[in-house]
Order: sequence, then structure tokens, then C-alpha cells
Amino acid sequence: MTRLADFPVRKAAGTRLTMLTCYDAVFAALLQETAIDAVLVGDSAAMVMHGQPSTLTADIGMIEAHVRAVRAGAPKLPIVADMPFLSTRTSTPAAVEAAGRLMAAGADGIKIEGLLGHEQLIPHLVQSGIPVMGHLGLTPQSVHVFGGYRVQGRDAAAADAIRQQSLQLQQLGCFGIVLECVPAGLGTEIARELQIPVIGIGAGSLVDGQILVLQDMLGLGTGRVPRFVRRYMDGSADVTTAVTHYIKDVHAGDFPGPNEQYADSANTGDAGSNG
Ligand SMILES: Nc1nc(=O)c2c([nH]1)NC[C@@H]1CN(c3ccc(C(=O)N[C@@H](CCC(=O)O)C(=O)O)cc3)CN21
Ligand SMILES: CC(C)C(=O)C(=O)O
Ligand SMILES: [Mg+2]
Repeated sequence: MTRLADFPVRKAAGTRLTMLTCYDAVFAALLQETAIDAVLVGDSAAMVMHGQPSTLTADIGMIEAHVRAVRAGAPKLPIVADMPFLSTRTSTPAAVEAAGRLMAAGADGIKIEGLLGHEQLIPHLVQSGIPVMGHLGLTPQSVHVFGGYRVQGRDAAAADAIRQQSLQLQQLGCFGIVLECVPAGLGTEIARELQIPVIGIGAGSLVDGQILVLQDMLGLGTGRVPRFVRRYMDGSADVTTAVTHYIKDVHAGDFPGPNEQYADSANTGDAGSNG
């Protein structure tokens, strides 16, 4: 595990950083025992955990509850928490209060989608003691502006805008940036230009680290997954098989067995409790 403050050091050392999303205490405890560098309590929780069609319904209370759960399951795991849709857009005091709630819930830093309109907020948060991660390329909170979850930065002008914005995020004090769904060549160039690590998701292999949604890589999703996902487990099939076995065992009277129930008090001499 790596402290968020060490992210730029890790880049300088040349070892790739690994992140996954995490929304709950069970997976947090499992991930803390691996060599994962940090987890993201992403606003993708709205889609993955709450069944919503986009991330727009995530709010500060939702992210805060998931941060609390992850921190409860993993006291030492570095946690980055997403600032949800519009939480940075109404005013600086509102954004500071929202970020403060995520930090108080156990986050070690926060992630903000996009640069434009955040030029004053990002250094203010960093100066206030809150490590900030940037997020460029496909920023899902702008799905309705993009007109879908599409690859970003395909033409020269768009690629240049993302490149300029990544440099600006570095100058504003971000400790790293997530770069989502851009051509691999653009990912490579941005990683080469920045001193802070570029954590890619659909940005090719020549960036400084990778992040995926945990349920996607475990095959626990229900629908279609993006092209950039590699499946390391067939989670949905394993869960269905286990539940099918349980139903079969109950119907057959095989569950519970002798060691999966309690003996009668009369037979054990246990007088029981009257409290
Ligand atoms: N489960 C999950 N995984 C994610 O990676 C994820 C979320 N949810 N929710 C928030 C965003 C949305 N994301 C997405 C969703 C879809 C595509 C997708 O289907 N992309 C097309 C690209 C098509 C193109 O422009 O060429 C693809 O075919 O991969 C990409 C990122 C990434 N994030
Ligand atoms: C996909 C990652 C980068 C994210 O922002 C999320 O899971 O919300
Ligand atoms: Mg997100």
C-alpha cells in the first residue's frame, strides 16, 4: 500500500500503481490484504451498487456512507472518494463542506471530474489539507453533454484540450489524475508530460497505473461491460451456481445438516438463558 502523498514518488520510481473501486466493508477487508495501492469509493456506486442508469444520482450522503463502510472494513487502506455530481459546482463553501464530510467519513483524498470551473477550488482544497485527484477524458458526470459513454480526445483539438488540462491540474496541486477512455497514444503522451501519476482506465498500458471497477473485473456485473475491462473471475456464474446448490440442498432436506443446527437444551444439559 502506498500513501496518496507517495503517488508522485511512485511515478518517479517507475513502478506502476494499481487501484480498484471499493464500496463496502467486506471487499475493503479483502483488498487491504492485497498489494493494491489505493481504492476509489467511486460515484459508479450509484450504478454498480444502487442499480441506477448513470452516476448522476450519487450524492454526498451516498458516497459518505460507502466511505464509512470501506474505512470500517479496512483501517489502513488508502481511500480516494469521488465528489458526486454538482457537489463542486454550487459554491466554494458547499464544496469544502462536502469534501470535509468525505474526509471525516474516512477518505484520505477526493477526486473531482473536470478542470473547467475548478481552477480556484482545487488549490483551495489542497491548501485546506485535502489531497485532490483530477479526472479527465470520459468524465461520466458529463454523459449527457457527451451524448453517451464515448471515447474522448479522438481529434487533435480535443486531445490538445485534455493535454493542456492535465498540465493545469498538475499545476493546481493534484497528486494524480484519472484518465478515462482516451486513445492509448494520448494516454502515453500525457503520462510522459506529467510528473504526477496518470491512472488510466481505457487509456492504454503506457500510463503510470490502472484502475477498474472491482465488480467489472470480478465478472459480477449484470450488463455489458466497456471494452477496457478484463475479467479475472466469473463472479456472476459462481454466485448463481452457489445459490442454485443451496436451493437444491434445502429442497432435498440436506441443509441444514447435523452440525448446522443446535441440539435440544434437554439433551445438552444447557438450562438456557432467562436473561
Ligand atoms: N460498472 C462500471 N464500470 C465502469 O467502468 C464505469 C461505470 N460502471 N460507471 C461510470 C463509468 C461509465 N463508464 C463507461 C461506460 C461505458 C463505456 C463504453 O461502453 N464505452 C464504449 C466506447 C465506445 C466508443 O466511443 O468507441 C466501449 O465500447 O467500450 C465506457 C465507460 C466507466 N465507468
Ligand atoms: C471509473 C472510476 C475512475 C470512477 O470514477 C468511478 O468508479 O466512479
Ligand atoms: Mg467516478
